[in-house]
Amino acid sequence: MSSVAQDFIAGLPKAELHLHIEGTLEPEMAFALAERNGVKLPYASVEAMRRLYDFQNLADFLDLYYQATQALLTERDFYDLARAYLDRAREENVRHAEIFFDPQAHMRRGVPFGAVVEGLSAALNDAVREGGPTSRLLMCFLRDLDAADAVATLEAARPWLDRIAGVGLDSAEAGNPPGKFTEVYERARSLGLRAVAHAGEEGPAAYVAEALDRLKVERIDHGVHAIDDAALVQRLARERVPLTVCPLSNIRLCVYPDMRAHPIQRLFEAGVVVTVNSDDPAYFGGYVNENYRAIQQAFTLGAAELTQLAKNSFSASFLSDTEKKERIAEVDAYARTNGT
Ligand SMILES: Nc1ncnc2[nH]cnc12
Ligand SMILES: [Zn+2]
Repeated sequence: MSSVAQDFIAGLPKAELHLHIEGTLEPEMAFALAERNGVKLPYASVEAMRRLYDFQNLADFLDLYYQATQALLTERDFYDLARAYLDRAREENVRHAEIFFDPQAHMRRGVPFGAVVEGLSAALNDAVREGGPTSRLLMCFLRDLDAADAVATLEAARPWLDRIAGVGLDSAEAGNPPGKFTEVYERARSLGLRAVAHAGEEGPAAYVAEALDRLKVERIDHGVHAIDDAALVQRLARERVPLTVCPLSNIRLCVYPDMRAHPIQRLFEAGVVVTVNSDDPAYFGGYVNENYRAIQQAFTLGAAELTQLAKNSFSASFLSDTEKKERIAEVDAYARTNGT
């Protein structure tokens, strides 16, 4: 890739809207936290752990991802994890981040909800004081667990709802349709929470429509399989439903064989509000700028397209309309000065 495009991406102000904080746990930190907590991880070394990052599908990845969370036990662990991500995000000119966490993955190991959310939110607040990015927390329900478990998790979250902007749905998609969670989403929305859901990552286009119709989500996470249904693509474009696409994740989890086969460009050209994100960057070979670079290279994107993607990331965010306008103006100013 040209170094001009690389530099343009590096400096571009952007928001990241699809990022699992547990997916930012680098092996070095996993080992350091495990040692601090007296936990033994089932890997011989940092290198041995990294050598396992050769996934055939989502299930393969999730096994390792949940296993590595064993290192995370205390409020301080969650603070350190989020600080490390936010420092990295600031370096990549991420001005705003909407961050997923998986409370059930921690509560089932005996970690209290409060330890997770207090640690994460303290890190988010400190980052703002130190120059950004701004951020929001989105709590995910694990879709391979029962709907009743999701309801209990929402109840456990009640004392901390002032720290949580919304709910999401993640984990193993196949065989776990969005409709299974209709009631808990209704409850979450009635509590004033925003709603998003993973859909159409490994699951079919029909799950994307179901997430919109049954869960009333405002954004779709991934959504790439919408490309298999032309009428659905038209609907996403017409209703301006943003997709939080994660290109490197989709290649590393074998959703598409290579970046040229990825539908992001076709969705973008069809007028869908596409955004670029990193999902689980510690596992998928790159943080958000690496995702922009990978698609720039595959589709020879120019400054105009990259600028539009960055503007989409703010318009699709849960910032206020005034904040969105300000951040989008920042992107435009950057493009005017640096665009070729
Ligand atoms: N890409 C992904 N899909 C579903 N659940 C996840 N949890 C963490 N990353 C995920
Ligand atoms: Zn995800």
